[in-house]
Amino acid sequence: MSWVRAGQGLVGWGEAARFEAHGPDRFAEVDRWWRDYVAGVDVHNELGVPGTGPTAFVSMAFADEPGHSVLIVPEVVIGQRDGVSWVTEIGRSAVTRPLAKPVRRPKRVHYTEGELTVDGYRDAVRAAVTRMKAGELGKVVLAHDVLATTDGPIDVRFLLRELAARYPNCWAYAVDGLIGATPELLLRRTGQVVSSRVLAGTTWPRPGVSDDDLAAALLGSRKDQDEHAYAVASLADTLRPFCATMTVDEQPSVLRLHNVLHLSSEVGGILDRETSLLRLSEAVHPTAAVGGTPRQLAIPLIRELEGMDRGRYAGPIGWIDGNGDGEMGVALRCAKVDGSTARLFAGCGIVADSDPDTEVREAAAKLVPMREALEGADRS
Ligand SMILES: C=C(O[C@@H]1C=C(C(=O)O)C=C[C@H]1O)C(=O)O
Repeated sequence: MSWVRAGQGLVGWGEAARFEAHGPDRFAEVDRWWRDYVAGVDVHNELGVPGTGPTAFVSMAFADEPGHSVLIVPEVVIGQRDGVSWVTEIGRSAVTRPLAKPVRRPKRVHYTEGELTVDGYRDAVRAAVTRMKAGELGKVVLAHDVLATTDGPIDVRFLLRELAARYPNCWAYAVDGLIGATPELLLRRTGQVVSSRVLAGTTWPRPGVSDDDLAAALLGSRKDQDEHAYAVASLADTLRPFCATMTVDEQPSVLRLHNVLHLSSEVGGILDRETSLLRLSEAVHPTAAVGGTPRQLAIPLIRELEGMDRGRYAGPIGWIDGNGDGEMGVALRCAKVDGSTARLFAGCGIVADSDPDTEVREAAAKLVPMREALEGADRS
C-alpha cells in the first residue's frame, strides 16, 4: 500500500484487518467500522502527528452500485513527513519479516481494448455532446478502459517506483490492487483545517509547441475554464456546509505534468464541527471533475453512456488515522492490477463544446503514466 508524493507519505504492508462496504452507505459504514476498530486498540504513539498511531488505507467505489469499497489496516506503516520518519506496527511485530523478494519488471506488455472500446468512447462522447447541446445538463465526465497483459504477475512495487520517479508532483498510490499516480487531491484534513486541489481543463504536449504556449492557451480557453468552474463549484458547494470559513482561488493556475497540463485551483476551509475525512469525502464525492453537473443527472448518464463498471477508478483513495485526519485523492491515472493483467482507466470532462476526437486524444494522454509504468520506459 502506498500514498507518497515527493518522497513524503506512507507505505504499508501486511494486513492486520480489512473491512469492505457496498452501496450508498459505504462511507458511513467504513467510518463506523474504523471508529470501532480504533476504540478497541491499545495505542503507544510517541509522535502524535497525523498518520501516526492506528492508520488505514482506504479506496472507495466511484458509484453507489455496483462496486466495492475497501479499508485495510496494514501490519506495518512507514511514514515520512517534514524530516520526521516513523514506523507503526499494528498487531504482532511484522517489521522483522524475511526479506522481500526483488522487484520484478514486466518483460512484455500487450494492450487490447477494454469494456468500452475507443470507438465506443467516441460515440459516448458524441451522445453526451448532443444531450448537453439540448440543455439537459452542463457537464459529464466520461471514461473508457484499456486492458494490458504482461508475461507474468505484475509487481505493484515496480509500478509505484516508476510512477513516483516520473510524477513527483502526484500522489503515487496503491490500495488493494488499484495503483496510480494522481495529481488531484479530493481532500486533506488536519484537525480543523481542510484543503483540496481541484483539477479540470486539460491540454497535452505536442511537437513544436512550448509548455508556456500550451499553458497560455489553456488559461485562455473558454471551454476549459467552463469545465474547471463546474468542478470548483461542486467541491466548494458541498464542502461549504461543514466550514466556518472557506477560501477558493479566484483564478486557476496551470499544473504542469510531463504527460498533461491541467487548470488547477486550491480550496481551503476551517471546519465548524468535528467531521471525519471519510464523512467529508462522502459529501464532496463525486465532484464535477469526475462526475458532472448537475450531479444527480450526470451519474446515471455516466452509467448509461459508459455501460461499464468503473469500480474504484475516480473514487476517493488515500489514508486515514485514528483522529479522522488523512488525505484522500481522486483515483485517476490508474490501473486495477490482477495477476498478469491491468485494467487502465482514463476519462475527460465533456461539455457542449467538446469535440469527440479531441477527447479521445486527451484520454490517451491520461493513459500515458500507467503505460510508461508498465513498460518501464526510459525515464531520461
Ligand atoms: C477523469 C480524469 O481526469 C479528470 C478530468 C480532467 C479534465 O477533463 O480536464 C482533468 C483532471 C481530472 O479531474 C482522468 O484522468 O481519468
